[in-house]
Amino acid sequence: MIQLSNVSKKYGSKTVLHNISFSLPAGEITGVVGPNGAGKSTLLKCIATMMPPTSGLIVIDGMNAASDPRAVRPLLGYVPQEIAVYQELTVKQNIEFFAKLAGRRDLRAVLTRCEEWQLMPHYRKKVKHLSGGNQRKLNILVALLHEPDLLILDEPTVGIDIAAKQEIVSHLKQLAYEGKTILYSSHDAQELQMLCDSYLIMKEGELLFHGPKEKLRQHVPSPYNQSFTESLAHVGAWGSRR
Ligand SMILES: Nc1ncnc2c1ncn2[C@@H]1O[C@H](COP(=O)(O)OP(=O)(O)OP(=O)(O)O)[C@@H](O)[C@H]1O
Repeated sequence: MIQLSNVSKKYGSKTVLHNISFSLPAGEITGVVGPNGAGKSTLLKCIATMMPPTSGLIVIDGMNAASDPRAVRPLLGYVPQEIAVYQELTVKQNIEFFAKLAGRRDLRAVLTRCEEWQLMPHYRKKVKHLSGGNQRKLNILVALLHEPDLLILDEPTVGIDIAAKQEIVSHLKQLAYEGKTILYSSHDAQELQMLCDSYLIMKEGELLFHGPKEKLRQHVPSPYNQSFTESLAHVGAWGSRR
């Protein structure tokens, strides 16, 4: 589904992604892990066609994301780190507005998702009056309005309580079960462990590791391979500001 070959990204003269190559199959959940400034958001933005890489190739479903972003965009939904819905509008108004942008008229399946995600009791409330968890859920729901195959999420559970995190994790699992490919960054070891089939571990713009949990454990010599968090720390992934 996603293939990167020697992708580099510079901001001015500063290189923040160094020759990143990997490929991800469809239908899996991949966690992007790394300390602050590792380049996770930059990588996700390049894949989401928010900006082109400086060099290298990003291919999504056989299409070049940099040279053909308009063809690639319908395939993907991008959930940025910031809440990207209108605070002064209600949940209903936001959904109707973004559905119009996505060219979606039939909202029945969206309303069903609102029910399942327990957003219906808040449907006529302004976003600014919702809890952080419900704002995050709406942020994800809006990115799904055009039914993309690939969902890219940049720290989708940051700053919310554990119950809301667990709820979002279970919704993401359900989306993967329904066949969506999910790529998401997080600093939360527990969440990463619960959710991911495989991991991309980054540090200072380099890809240090790509593979499933089992391979991560093998990668780490005893006595470090006692816990998932220790494995991540050993590979150099760990760093948190929250
Ligand atoms: N628009 C920009 N212009 C210049 N430098 C930038 C820009 N965006 C990010 N950077 C720099 O690029 C590097 C990678 O940043 P990025 O946000 O991709 O890392 P990250 O792993 O997502 O970090 P975090 O976990 O803190 O969100 C950092 O050194 C950052 O300061």
